[in-house]
Amino acid sequence: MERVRIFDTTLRDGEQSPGFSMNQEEKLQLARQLARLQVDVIEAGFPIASPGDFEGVRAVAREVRGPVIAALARTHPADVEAAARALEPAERARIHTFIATSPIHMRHKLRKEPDEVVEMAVKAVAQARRYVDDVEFSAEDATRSDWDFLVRVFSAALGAGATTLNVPDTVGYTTPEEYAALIQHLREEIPGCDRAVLSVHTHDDLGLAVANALAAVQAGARQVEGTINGIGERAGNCSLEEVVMALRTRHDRMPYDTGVETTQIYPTSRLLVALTGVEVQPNKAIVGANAFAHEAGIHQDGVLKERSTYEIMTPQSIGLARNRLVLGKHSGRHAVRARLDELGFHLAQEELERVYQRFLEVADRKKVVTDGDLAALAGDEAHPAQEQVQLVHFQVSTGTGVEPMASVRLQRGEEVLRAAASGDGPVDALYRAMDQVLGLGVELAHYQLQATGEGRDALGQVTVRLRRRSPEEARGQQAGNGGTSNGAHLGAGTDLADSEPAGREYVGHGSSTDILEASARAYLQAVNKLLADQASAASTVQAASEAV
Ligand SMILES: CC(=O)SCCNC(=O)CCNC(=O)[C@H](O)C(C)(C)COP(=O)(O)OP(=O)(O)OC[C@H]1O[C@@H](n2cnc3c(N)ncnc32)[C@H](O)[C@@H]1OP(=O)(O)O
Ligand SMILES: CC(C)C(=O)C(=O)O
Repeated sequence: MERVRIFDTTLRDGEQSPGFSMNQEEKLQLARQLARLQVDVIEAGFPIASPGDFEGVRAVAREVRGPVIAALARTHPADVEAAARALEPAERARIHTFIATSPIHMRHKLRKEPDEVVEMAVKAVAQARRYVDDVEFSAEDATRSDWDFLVRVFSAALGAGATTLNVPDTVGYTTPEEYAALIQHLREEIPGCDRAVLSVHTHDDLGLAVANALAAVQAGARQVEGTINGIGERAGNCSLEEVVMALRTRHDRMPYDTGVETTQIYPTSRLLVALTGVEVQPNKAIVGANAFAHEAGIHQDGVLKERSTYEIMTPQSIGLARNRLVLGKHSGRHAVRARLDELGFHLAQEELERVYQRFLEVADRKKVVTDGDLAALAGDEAHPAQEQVQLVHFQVSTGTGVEPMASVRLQRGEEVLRAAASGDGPVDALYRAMDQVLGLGVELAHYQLQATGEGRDALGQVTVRLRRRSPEEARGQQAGNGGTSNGAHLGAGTDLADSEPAGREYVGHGSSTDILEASARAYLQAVNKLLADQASAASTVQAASEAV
C-alpha cells in the first residue's frame, strides 16, 4: 500500500493567521498532541520571525519525539541559519525553505528576475543541506507560476540537495483537475523527480483545499501539508483530518495509507480549540459538533436501526465516544423513546405519547431539548394523576412597583371556571387565583423551583407539596382569599373537606420553559391527586353504606 506523509503546519501556517497565535507553552502542548496523532512532520514555526517563534521551535525540537520537526526559512541566509539553530535539539530535523515563483510575486513582491529566484533557491537549499539531510523546498504560489519555470526551479533545488519538493497552491486558486495535471507534469518533466517526495500544500479560498490535495495524491504527490481544523491564512489551509479520513473511508477509490492514529483526531481538534479559544464551525466535516449528530426523525430512526444508514465513519474512529441524537422539533418517537430508555424511563406507549406531545411543545420553544428537560417531562409522567381539573389558560402581570395579578381558567368536565387574584408575587397571585376556582381548602406546604440546565432557555421544574386544611381553616381561607371569581368553584358541592383527614400532603411536579406555567402544572398535579383520593374515599363510603 502506498504511504502518504502528513505534514502538519498548524503551528506555523495555522498559527500565523489572525486569532490563532500561541505562546511557547501552548505550542509545546499542541506539538505533543500532534506526536500522539502520529503525523509525520510537525512544522513548528518560522524562527527568524521573532525571538518567541525561535524559542517555540527550539522547545518543540527539544521536547517532542516521533515526528520530524521542521522550521520555515525564506531563502535569506539569516533565515536558514536561524532555522538550523532552532532545530539543533531535534532528533530528526527538516529545514523548509521557500521562494515565490509566480510572475505576480516575482515582479511585484520580490522584485527579482526569474534567474535571480532560481539562484536564491539553489543557494538556500545548499546552505540548508550543510546543516541537515532533510531539506524541503517550496515554490510559493506554484499554481499561478509558469509550468516550465517550475520544472526549472524544482530541478535546480533537487540538484542542490532538496529531499522534498513542495507545490503550494498559496492562494487557493487551483482546481482538482488542474492541480493533478500539474503534479503529473512535474513528475514527468523534472529529471530524477523520484529522488524527492512530491508534496502539496493547499489553501481553501475557493473551498477546494481538500479536493485539490486528494486529486494531487492520486496524481502522485506523497506528502500532504495542512492544519488541524483547517485553520490558516484567510479561508484556511487544507484540513488534515478531512484528508486523513477521506483516504481511510474511501480506501476503495484512493488506496493510500497515512500513519495517523485517527482516534487522536478529535482530542487534537479540541485541544486546539481550547488553546486558541476559536471554536470549530458546527457543520465542519469530521470534527464539527454536528459531524456525528442527528436531529431529523427519519435519520434518527435509521441510525437507531442501523448506524451505517446515515454515518459513513464511526465516531469512535476519530476518537469521539459516540454519536449524538440531538432532540429537537424534528425528532420522532423512536429517538425520544431511545433517549428516555437511556435515562431510565421505560414508558408504556400511551405514556410515551403524552411525553412526546409535551416534548414537541417544548421543542417548539427551545432549539434543543436536553436530557434534563426530557427527564423533567418524563418525571411529570412518572407521577401521573387522573386529570380531573385541567389548565385552560392563565395570565400573570407583574413588574417593579406593580402589584402582581393573575387570572386563570380551569376546566373540570364541561365546566369552565374563571378567577382572578392579586398576590405577594406572581406565583402567589397565580395560586390564589387557582384557590379561588378550586375552593378545596389546601395550603402550600412546600414550593421548589429548579432549572434543568444552564442556558436561559432551560426548563423550569417546579415541585409543590399541598397540605389539606382542617374544615375551619378552609372556611377561613375562602373568606380571606381576596379576589374575584365567576361565583362558583370546583370544590363546591363536594364533601372533600369532610371526607379526608386534615394535614395530608399531596406532591405535584410540573415543568415548562415558562416557570409560571411549570408552577401552575405542579399545583394542578397535586390538586388532581387530592381529587382522585377524594373520589376513591367517596366511593368507599358509598360502598360501605350500600353494604349496610
Ligand atoms: C505563504 C506564506 O505563508 S509565507 C510565510 C508567511 N509568514 C510570515 O510572514 C511570518 C511572519 N513574518 C515576519 O515576522 C516578517 O515578515 C519577517 C521577519 C519574515 C520579515 O520581516 P521584514 O524583514 O521586516 O520584511 P517584510 O515582512 O516587511 O517584507 C518581506 C521581505 O522578505 C522578502 N521575501 C519574501 N519572501 C521571501 C523569500 N521566500 N525569500 C527571500 N525573500 C523573501 C520580501 O520581498 C521582502 O523583501 P524587501 O524587504 O526586500 O522588500
Ligand atoms: C511557505 C509556503 C509553503 C506556504 O505557506 C504557502 O505557499 O502557502
